[in-house]
Amino acid sequence: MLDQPAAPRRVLVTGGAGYIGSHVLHALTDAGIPAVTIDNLSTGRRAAVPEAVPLVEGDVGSADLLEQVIRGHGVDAVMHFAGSIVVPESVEKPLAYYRNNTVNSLTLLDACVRLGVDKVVFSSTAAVYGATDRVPIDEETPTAPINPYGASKLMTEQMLRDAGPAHGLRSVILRYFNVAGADPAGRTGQATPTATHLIKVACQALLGRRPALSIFGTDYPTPDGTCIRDYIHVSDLAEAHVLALLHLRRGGESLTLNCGYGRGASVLEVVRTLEEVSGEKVPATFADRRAGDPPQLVAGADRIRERLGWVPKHDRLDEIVRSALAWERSLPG
Ligand SMILES: NC(=O)c1ccc[n+]([C@@H]2O[C@H](COP(=O)([O-])OP(=O)(O)OC[C@H]3O[C@@H](n4cnc5c(N)ncnc54)[C@H](O)[C@@H]3O)[C@@H](O)[C@H]2O)c1
Ligand SMILES: O=c1ccn([C@@H]2O[C@H](COP(=O)(O)OP(=O)(O)O[C@H]3O[C@H](CO)[C@H](O)[C@H](O)[C@H]3O)[C@@H](O)[C@H]2O)c(=O)[nH]1
Repeated sequence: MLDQPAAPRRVLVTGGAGYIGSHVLHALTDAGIPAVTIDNLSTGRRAAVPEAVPLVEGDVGSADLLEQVIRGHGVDAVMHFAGSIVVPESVEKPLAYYRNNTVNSLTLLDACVRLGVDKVVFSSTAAVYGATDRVPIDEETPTAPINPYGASKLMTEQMLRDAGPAHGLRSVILRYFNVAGADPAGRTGQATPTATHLIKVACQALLGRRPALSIFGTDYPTPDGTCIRDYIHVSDLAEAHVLALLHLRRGGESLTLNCGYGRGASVLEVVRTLEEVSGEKVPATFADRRAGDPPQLVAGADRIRERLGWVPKHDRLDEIVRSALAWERSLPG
């Protein structure tokens, strides 16, 4: 009998119908890496998933569903995006956040160990560092989350670190700073109309889809008085995920890596950049500080370049803002 060629191994992407997960599915597809996604469409959209990728509609907290998909699709690695992401909501409903972000991650990791999946790329967040005044924030900065969202993510990080030596589960934990922008080819973008992220809200205000942008706080200890953040283009972030997967598939060791450019922009710089790329004025008002906003969060971003060979391609603020605006324009008003 002739040998059948082995079926390619698939990566299971949880939350692939969401903002970041859908960009990663496109990056995987572009790189010829087969994937399958589980998404309950609570905030995601079916249309965001590339046609070539099977979408299994369901909950990542279901051990039965996970087993079915992992066995049925020949899954050898997981990228875990599914979760709840709104910081103030996590303060109001902490247990819902621990359930969706921590308990469901436990179910997923347990399924991986049981079914022999030994590689995980995990979506973590700069929120694990809390309100640190370190500039820049490297990966050795002590973690001290100040809200249940950050704590729920840090708990999953800890499970991964403990499961490594005990079960041979290798992981790349990616701590995202401020993710923004949209696929340069216009295939996907941030589509949640109620999203609270600065660049999204500023684009909506510019297009008249919100009355105005509120600039939260002008008396911070920064050069222009507004908060500074490290905005990373979602397509560069997606590429980092592909590299993390390849690192693990080559047998690479577990890593914890910041995802940012190591450079900050203030709220006013973002607004000015949007005005320059659009040639229009952003309707904006000055407002009080938003509770819990640290003045400055900039990534120490050397490690990801050294360990994964990641070279950002879209790191100009004007490109990030231009892609976000083009995507926003493409959405029905
Ligand atoms: N957007 C950011 O700025 C940012 C920053 C840091 C970290 N992250 C992390 O990145 C990941 C993706 O964030 P995003 O911005 O793409 O959010 P998103 O809400 O667009 O995507 C999350 C996806 O997961 C799905 N989902 C949620 N709970 C699920 C469940 N129980 N079962 C199955 N599917 C479920 C949603 O339907 C959605 O498609 C999250 O884990 C988030 O914590 C995001
Ligand atoms: O309408 C708005 C929205 C935001 N901002 C300001 O813009 C900056 C960025 O705010 P975002 O809401 O876009 O992002 P955050 O820095 O609050 O948080 C994001 O980045 C964090 C990591 O740095 C976490 O990952 C978190 O999940 C994610 O939402 C802040 O100074 C905020 O006060 C405004 O002035 N007006």
